Amino acid sequence: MKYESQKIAYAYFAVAMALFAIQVIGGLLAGFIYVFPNFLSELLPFNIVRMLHTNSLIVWLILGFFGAAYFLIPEEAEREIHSTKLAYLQLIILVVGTLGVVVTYVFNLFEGNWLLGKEGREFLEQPKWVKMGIVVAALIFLYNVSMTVLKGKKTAITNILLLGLWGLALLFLFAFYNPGNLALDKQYWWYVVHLWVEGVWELIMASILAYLMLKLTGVDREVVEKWLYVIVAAALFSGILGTGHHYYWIGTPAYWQWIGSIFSSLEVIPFFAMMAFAFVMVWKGRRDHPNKAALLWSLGCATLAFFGAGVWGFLHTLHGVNYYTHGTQITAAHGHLAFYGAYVCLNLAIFTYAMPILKNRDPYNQVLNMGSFWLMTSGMVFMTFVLTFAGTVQTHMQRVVGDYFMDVQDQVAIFYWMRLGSGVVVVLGALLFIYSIWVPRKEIIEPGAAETPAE
Ligand code: HEM
Ligand code: HEM
Ligand SMILES: [Fe+2]
Repeated sequence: MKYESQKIAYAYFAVAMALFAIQVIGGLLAGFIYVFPNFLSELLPFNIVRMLHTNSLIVWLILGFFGAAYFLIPEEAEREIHSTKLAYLQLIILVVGTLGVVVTYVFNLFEGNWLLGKEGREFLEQPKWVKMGIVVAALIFLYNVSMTVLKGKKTAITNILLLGLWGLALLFLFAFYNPGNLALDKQYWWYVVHLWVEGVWELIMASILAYLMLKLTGVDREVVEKWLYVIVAAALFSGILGTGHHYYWIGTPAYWQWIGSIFSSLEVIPFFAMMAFAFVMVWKGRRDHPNKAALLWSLGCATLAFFGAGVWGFLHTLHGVNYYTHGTQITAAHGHLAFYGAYVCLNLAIFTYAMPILKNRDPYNQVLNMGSFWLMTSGMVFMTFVLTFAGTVQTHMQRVVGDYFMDVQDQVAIFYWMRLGSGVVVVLGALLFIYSIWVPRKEIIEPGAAETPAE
């Protein structure tokens, strides 16, 4: 660790990993309720479990981004973070908000209260006071990192990372705007979620991947930067109007069917470019970095994001196709692989890279860490296939033949069982990951220790 203030990342990563565990266990519970619908129905109903699962996902991913920024900005800007105290204050606000959310959801408190009660929009259910806390925390963060970068060296990586993080915070402001008209409500709702994952988060992803590639492969910064600009331009060009793929059936004008279909198809390009970038860097790079696990997660991230977001996104993005598949298990299949590939793997890559440095050890437990990649990834890929099959059957029976929703659900029950099975594998992989990061190897294997002379 070159700069003392990089240590801030440690606390962010720790909270993020705790929430990651809660998120996947929440998913498993939701998957269990799918096959035993009455399980916990009084104590912890499905809608609450689902909310905890998706909200904790978003929160831990963002905490990971914040941590990553605190970790890499000092190195890039070549100076300490402007204020360590503010960084910890920001984390405390976010943790209090998160606990507030959990307590409010689980005990269903303050129903209907403007300030304290939960709000009903998917992913944006947080009570208003929590949303305000998020904005305060975001302002503290932006102030802190922007000051650091302004006073220090400016690189393409930090510029793009900051652009992404500023965009993330500004777009969140739309969470406060909830017009009574349902079509308008939905229109603005997508500004937060879609323009995040298919817009500004891609900038965050590209810059963190670029940083990892720089460190792990030792290629020239100029080469990395050229790729970065192309990726960012492609992401914004396609992603902003690509939002149109959510405007097909919500009451917006019909021209969105064309705009959405065309621009969201182009969204495959930045994800393809990120995958090509990662592999070309590894191929060109000459450095043999000891942290092989971080490289595995980085390459896995770029590849799985291309399949989850790019291929599985394109699968149902043309309006003629989406007319049939909208809101089926096809959507869930895509949602899982896209989030996992792009943003879960990205976070796990930077944790894997940074944690040994933050803990001042060699990249320990690498084999376990790589094992967790294969375990989690195979679970997730299997889940994606299973949900895609379920969604195909569902689309045909429900949308083409016209059978009733619940009758169709009975027909696809076998897939929900298989989803549960793959969920168990994902959770085991996640726990193995956390173990490999936190628990040091029992024996320190010194280089050359294997060749201890046999007497
Ligand atoms: C890191 C891994 C995971 C990620 C990124 C993730 C992400 C998501 C997302 C984005 C949604 C909302 C999907 C949509 O609206 O289409 C969701 C819902 C859900 N997830 Fe996960 N999830 C993960 C792990 C799991 C696991 C291990 C299970 C266990 C079976 C699971 C089961 C579910 C269920 C049952 C739902 C609700 C689906 C519905 O409402 O029909 N997830 N998850
Ligand atoms: C990493 C990037 C991405 C993530 C994390 C992501 C995630 C998601 C999630 C969670 C949903 C379900 C939202 C809901 O209904 O509540 C969704 C819907 C959708 N996504 Fe993505 N997505 C990504 C990129 C893409 C791309 C690149 C495309 C197109 C090529 C795409 C096409 C779609 C479409 C068409 C829907 C609507 C499905 C429906 O009508 O039910 N996505 N996405
Ligand atoms: Fe989208």
